Amino acid sequence: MTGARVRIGTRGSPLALAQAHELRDRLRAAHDALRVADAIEIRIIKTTGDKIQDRPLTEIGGKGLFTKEIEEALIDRQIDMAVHSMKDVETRLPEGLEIPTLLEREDPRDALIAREGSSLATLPKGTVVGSASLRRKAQILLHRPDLPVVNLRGNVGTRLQKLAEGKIGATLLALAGLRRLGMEDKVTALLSTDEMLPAPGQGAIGIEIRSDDEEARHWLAPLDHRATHIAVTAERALLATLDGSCRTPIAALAEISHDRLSLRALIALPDGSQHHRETVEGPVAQAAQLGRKAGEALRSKAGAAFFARLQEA
Ligand SMILES: NCc1[nH]cc(CCC(=O)O)c1CC(=O)O
Repeated sequence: MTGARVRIGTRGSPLALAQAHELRDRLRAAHDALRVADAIEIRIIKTTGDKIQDRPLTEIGGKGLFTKEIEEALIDRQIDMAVHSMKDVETRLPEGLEIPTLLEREDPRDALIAREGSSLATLPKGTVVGSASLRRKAQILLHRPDLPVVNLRGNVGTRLQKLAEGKIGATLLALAGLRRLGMEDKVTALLSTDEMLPAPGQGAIGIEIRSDDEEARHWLAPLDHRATHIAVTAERALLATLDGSCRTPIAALAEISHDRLSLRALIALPDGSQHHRETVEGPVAQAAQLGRKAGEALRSKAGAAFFARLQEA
């Protein structure tokens, strides 16, 4: 094939760019035709989420804000592939788009970065923890109800800067993002998935294309990582069942061994005053059903009163 061209659309944050570069490198490794100069172009697209930095996501409309403009560029055929952190992708994609390929997941755990203390348990009493994630906030408070958790948004660099300036005493970030940025050395401690269950899709990169774009599908086919795809399918089915917006603290992690899938999930109130857990297990071929099953189990465990309190929170 001559004159092959792939335009990759991405946000401009350092993490988004690192992810786009990872996709570019994997495409080149898989296809000779994409190794020639200029075959792959990376286009930076500014999203509403990038423009509004000073308000919590929950107020301005949720995670779709980080993907909307990129998806529009895809639909308008200005780009051929969009690279996303799967945890930022809404469960329902716009008509005509799909995510056929997930790259192999990075370690999905959250990392603690702290000025003092070596674990969540040993953070000095009263340490101000900066996090905008209701999922993290709720789980921090489950273990350390004494800690003030303040809203802190912004990309990884901004958060580390607030920590260095002493505006906060600790923060939590996905290890996956820190690794991709070459900043793993900042990590104070890794939190076990028992103490901090990750967000659905955390650590996984998904590639979105137009459903009718057979060429893009062809380029991406060898890059799909089966276990990651199956695990994230289960986690997102759970999220969809619970109608997960970023207003609901929902955590989920699917793990696969010998073609069996085990999905752990948690919902909580943002203040940590209530939480419910569920684990389901079954064949990998039933990933989506298992996700829905866990979601329905959590819904009935929590009961209407929980969801009513969530509305008020
Ligand atoms: N919401 C922002 C976001 N989206 C994806 C990641 C990390 C990388 C990943 O989960 O793949 C982050 C930052 C963070 O939570 O630390």
